[in-house]
Amino acid sequence: MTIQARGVVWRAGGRPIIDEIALDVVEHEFLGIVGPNGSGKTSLMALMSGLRAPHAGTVALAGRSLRHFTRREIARRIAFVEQQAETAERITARQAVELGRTPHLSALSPWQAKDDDIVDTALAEVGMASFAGRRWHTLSGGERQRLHIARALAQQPEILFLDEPTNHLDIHHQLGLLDLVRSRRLTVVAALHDLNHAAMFCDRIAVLDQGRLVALGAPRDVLTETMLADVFRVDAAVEADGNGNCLVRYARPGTVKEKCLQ
Ligand SMILES: Nc1ncnc2c1ncn2[C@@H]1O[C@H](COP(=O)(O)OP(=O)(O)OP(=O)(O)O)[C@@H](O)[C@H]1O
Repeated sequence: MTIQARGVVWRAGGRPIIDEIALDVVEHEFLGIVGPNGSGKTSLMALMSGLRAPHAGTVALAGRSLRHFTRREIARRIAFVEQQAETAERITARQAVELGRTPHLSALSPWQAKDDDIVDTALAEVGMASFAGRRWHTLSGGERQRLHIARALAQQPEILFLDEPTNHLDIHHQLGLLDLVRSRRLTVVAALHDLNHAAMFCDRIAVLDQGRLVALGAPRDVLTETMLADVFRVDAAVEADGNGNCLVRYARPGTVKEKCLQ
């Protein structure tokens, strides 16, 4: 399922936060959204997932404007794992994941054995099966984050939006999680801060700067030393990694200039 943003604008505090963005997300691609703090990554994902309505422009799902979808229709197709996702404290880990089934349930389609299977699979996929009975408030930040991902997987969306999904996770679980979502037949849009993870897992990367889309393309084409200097204000060397991809090596602030002065 494709998403198309056309001339999308969203304003707050008297200024455009998202400024005339046009972006097509291709079916089954893993699109990374990168950019400095405050560049508009979360805002853009909220607009593209229908959580927020644009002040100008349109977002369309498979060619049909999101304005014409009900909340439930959107929730059957799109899951969004927010940056600081909250869940009621009194529930168990399993109950948190069961919430992902909500858009698929109705009076005519009550909870069935297959819903249990879907929840079991999602818990196992994020390595949290043995935590199923644990109370939410007893879980660590990383365990909660993995359950938020499991809830989104249990929702069985066609498109998965992830806002800094590797927050709180150790490096094993960061790589495992990105690999897991990449391996599913899903369209994934993820805001990522780690540019090497973006290079490793994304088919394409969109770079935001002050609410504008300033670059879009394959990681090796987008992650250039010039872009890193101009947008992220860091000195870095970008090397080919031998698999047709690239690796960013950051310089300690000040070291490049000092070298030049020597
Ligand atoms: N409701 C609002 N009112 C005023 N300003 C807002 C509002 N929502 C977001 N902003 C501002 O819009 C800008 C973009 O915010 P957003 O959360 O989309 O950025 P981000 O790229 O996801 O940032 P980060 O990397 O820090 O998570 C920020 O400067 C933020 O302060």
